[in-house]
Amino acid sequence: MSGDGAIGPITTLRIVAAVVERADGRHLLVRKRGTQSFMQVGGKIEPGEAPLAALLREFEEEVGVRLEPADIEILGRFGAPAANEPDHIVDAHAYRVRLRPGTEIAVQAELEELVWIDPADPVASYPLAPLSRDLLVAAGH
Ligand SMILES: Nc1nc2c([nH]c(=O)n2[C@H]2C[C@H](O)[C@@H](COP(=O)(O)OP(=O)(O)OP(=O)(O)O)O2)c(=O)[nH]1
Repeated sequence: MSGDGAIGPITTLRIVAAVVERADGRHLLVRKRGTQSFMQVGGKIEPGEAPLAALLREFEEEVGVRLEPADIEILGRFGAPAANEPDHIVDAHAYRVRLRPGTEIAVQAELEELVWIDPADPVASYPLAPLSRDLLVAAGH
């Protein structure tokens, strides 16, 4: 069902998404290998996995940082069209992550690019995943 305006079956992806804030107030967006949109660090929650455990796992897999509970705050659940997969929506558990000063980000293989955006600046220059637009607003920017 595509190209005729009909809506096919929609699949929901359960994901975690991190609104990552550096000590100077800049926010981290990443672009995964082979994809176009910038988005939050995160990814799919595995079957039987708790959302917080998924956040810790994805964070370490993507940027090489082990988070402490004190660095993390729950933002809530957000729904949005999935950025990279047509006919999918995301059901995202979103968290604010405040990086301690001096935290080194080590970009891992699945990421192609990362940017530190100034949340006061319009982010129109980057193609943003729909969820990221909502999260930037929800995070107060
Ligand atoms: N990580 C992340 N994924 C997002 C965001 N917004 C959004 O639509 N998505 C979508 C993109 C993908 O369709 C899906 C995440 O899947 P993924 O493939 O990146 O997750 P993963 O790291 O678990 O990868 P894999 O095991 O499937 O290879 O959620 C976001 O802000 N962050």
